[in-house]
Amino acid sequence: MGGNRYAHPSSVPLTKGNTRVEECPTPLKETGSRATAMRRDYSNEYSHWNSVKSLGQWLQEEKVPALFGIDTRMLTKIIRDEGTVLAKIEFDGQHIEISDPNQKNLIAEVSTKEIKVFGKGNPIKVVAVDCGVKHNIIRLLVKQGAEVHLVPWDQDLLSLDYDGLFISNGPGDPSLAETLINNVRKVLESDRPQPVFGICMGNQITALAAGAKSYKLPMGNRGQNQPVLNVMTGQAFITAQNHGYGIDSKSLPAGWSPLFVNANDGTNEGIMHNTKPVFTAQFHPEAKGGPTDTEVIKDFDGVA
Ligand SMILES: NC(=O)CC[C@H](N)C(=O)O
Repeated sequence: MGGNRYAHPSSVPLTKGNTRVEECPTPLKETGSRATAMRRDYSNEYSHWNSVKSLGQWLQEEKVPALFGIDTRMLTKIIRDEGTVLAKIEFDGQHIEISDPNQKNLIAEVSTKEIKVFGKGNPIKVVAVDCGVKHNIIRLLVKQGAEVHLVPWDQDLLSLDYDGLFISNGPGDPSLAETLINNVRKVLESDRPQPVFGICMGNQITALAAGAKSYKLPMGNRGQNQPVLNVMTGQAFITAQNHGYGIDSKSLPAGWSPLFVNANDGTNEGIMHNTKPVFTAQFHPEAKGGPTDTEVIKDFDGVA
């Protein structure tokens, strides 16, 4: 799965018609999750100039079962009406148990085991908690002048020196990462002056640490055209998203406010502390649809 936690293959195989294998919602090998690829049609002939192998070859190498000839529109309708559903593919005579990845603390499975430093020598020291971080976030932080210390998910944070604390995106149910929630709560209660910023899982962990509640969304928000409003300024953004859990804005305790809201379904898209430099985004500002739409990471490095 190369360097990207979300299983982006290092050499991206492309099939006919420009379809490429894109990020998977959970790291496949590292979590042992049984990811599956499903397509309406599949072409054995691939011809893109950049292709190195077929999609089928890559899936076989990665031990990902795949089906094609499926009416994916019918599946979409089921998911749209029922919400997220578990599914399994069985071959004749080979029974497998269905397993729910949301029962496991997946963050513990994908997080770095030791501290890693990126952008050594850069002037701003950012401690980034690795819940399954997308490498583009590290790249952007480094580009903004940060020396990024990527730490394991259960690292004690109070004992670390930093100019800013970042909590990354990551797979699974945020409420299962209790050690991290408690460590972030200690930071919030310590009145340390350094800014705290979180993306996606980082929003959820920060909100849970503040005392808010998370819940499973009936339909996750995924894709690259989710409209979001900044509650403070009224500014609208088109954002990239990939999450199945949400924070209940109404459960935010005194001293906290929603910062962003989804203009489609009204769900929470980020929070802020009313007086301290703590703010988060549920969407992915590092994966913006346009060049400068959501450069929230700059704001974080600006205050750090
Ligand atoms: N991209 C993320 O960080 C996702 C957060 C969380 N796993 C969710 O599904 O809501």
